[in-house]
Amino acid sequence: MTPGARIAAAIAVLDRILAGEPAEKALVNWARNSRFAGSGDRSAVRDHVFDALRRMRSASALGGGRWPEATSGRSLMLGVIRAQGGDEAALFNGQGHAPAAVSEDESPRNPEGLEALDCPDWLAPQLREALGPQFEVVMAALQSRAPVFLRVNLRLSDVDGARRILAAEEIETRPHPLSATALEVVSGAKKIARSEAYLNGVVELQDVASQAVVAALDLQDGQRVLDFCAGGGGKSLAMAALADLQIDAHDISYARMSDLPARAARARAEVTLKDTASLSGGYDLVLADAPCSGSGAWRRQPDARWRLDAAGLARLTALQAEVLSNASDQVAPGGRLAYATCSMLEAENGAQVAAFLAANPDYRLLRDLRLTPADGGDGFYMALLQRD
Ligand SMILES: C[S@@+](CC[C@H](N)C(=O)[O-])C[C@H]1O[C@@H](n2cnc3c(N)ncnc32)[C@H](O)[C@@H]1O
Repeated sequence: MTPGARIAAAIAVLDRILAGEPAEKALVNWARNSRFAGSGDRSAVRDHVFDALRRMRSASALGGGRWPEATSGRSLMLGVIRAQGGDEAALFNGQGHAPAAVSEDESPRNPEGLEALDCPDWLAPQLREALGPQFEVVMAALQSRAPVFLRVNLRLSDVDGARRILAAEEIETRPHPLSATALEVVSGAKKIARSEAYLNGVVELQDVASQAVVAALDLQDGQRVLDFCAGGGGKSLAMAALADLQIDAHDISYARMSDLPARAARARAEVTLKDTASLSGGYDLVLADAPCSGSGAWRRQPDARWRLDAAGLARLTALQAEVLSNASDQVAPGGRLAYATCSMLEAENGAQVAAFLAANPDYRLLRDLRLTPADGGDGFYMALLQRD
């Protein structure tokens, strides 16, 4: 596909997303119906679409539209090309499968204030409250692609050893100050999934903030640990690499854990899958990595920022309170409960923990951790609670 044809494809995908289709589904549907597209084309179209979703509001203005009511895939892509300083005349030239040439009524309008920061109006007060003086820096960081991070599996290598193995496969990395197990990928990210280091379990893909959260759990050899919202098991595996633990993984959706046994085998970790009925409590540590708005990870799931509304946030906070309460049923007397989200909103974080502590006087807060993309990785929150 020509560069212009890739832009036209991204415009078509964005139009479907604007019509309500989830981003991943719209991309998969496009790829299915575009057998002519090679892997380089699919990856380029995906990058265009995600670049546009990360700056939907500002890109719309720069493309001559106005989000949300007067916007289109075309105005979004035009705005992205303008924001990136691309050659719009070369890409929008109407030749072959490229989009039609730009008309006069598509002149750019300079975005201002919350529009320039790609912040939904209704969320601005909550984000300002949570981020304080970092509000603008963090919102600006969320407009760009997230760095790729690896977690070194300390059971199989040390950080220097892993770097050497990766470098031999032309994957250049550097350590990151947020976590002793993290490597930020400098180049060669597309080679990771087929690299020996990844296939042999020496490294896993995991954001640096998730790694910092697991390091802050103060894990001790011999502990019985329950990963209550295990999902794909990223945190279970990170915990298994840090201490000799007996780890049980649980999720309300058992099917979400289906990849975990193979991932654990690759990492030489032992993790036992549990369904809800087989949980019988008595854990030294229960981690509740709760479902959330994902506001700390909007760089990776950029359409979530635009889909979230007040009713959705209220549903999430009610679910989080339920998860926290159910997870606490599994904590042994004298044990610990860790609550985590990849959100930066206080309603999902500190307020949730404060309400739990008010209702459960046998718990006290040991420590909490608030990370934002200004720290390098995703935004993350973790509170570690001690039960009497
Ligand atoms: C943020 S994700 C977990 C990510 C995972 N810990 C990781 O590191 O890869 C939240 C998970 O919570 C699960 N979940 C949602 N409601 C739940 C509930 N009531 N009880 C337990 N798990 C729940 C979801 O299925 C989802 O997999």
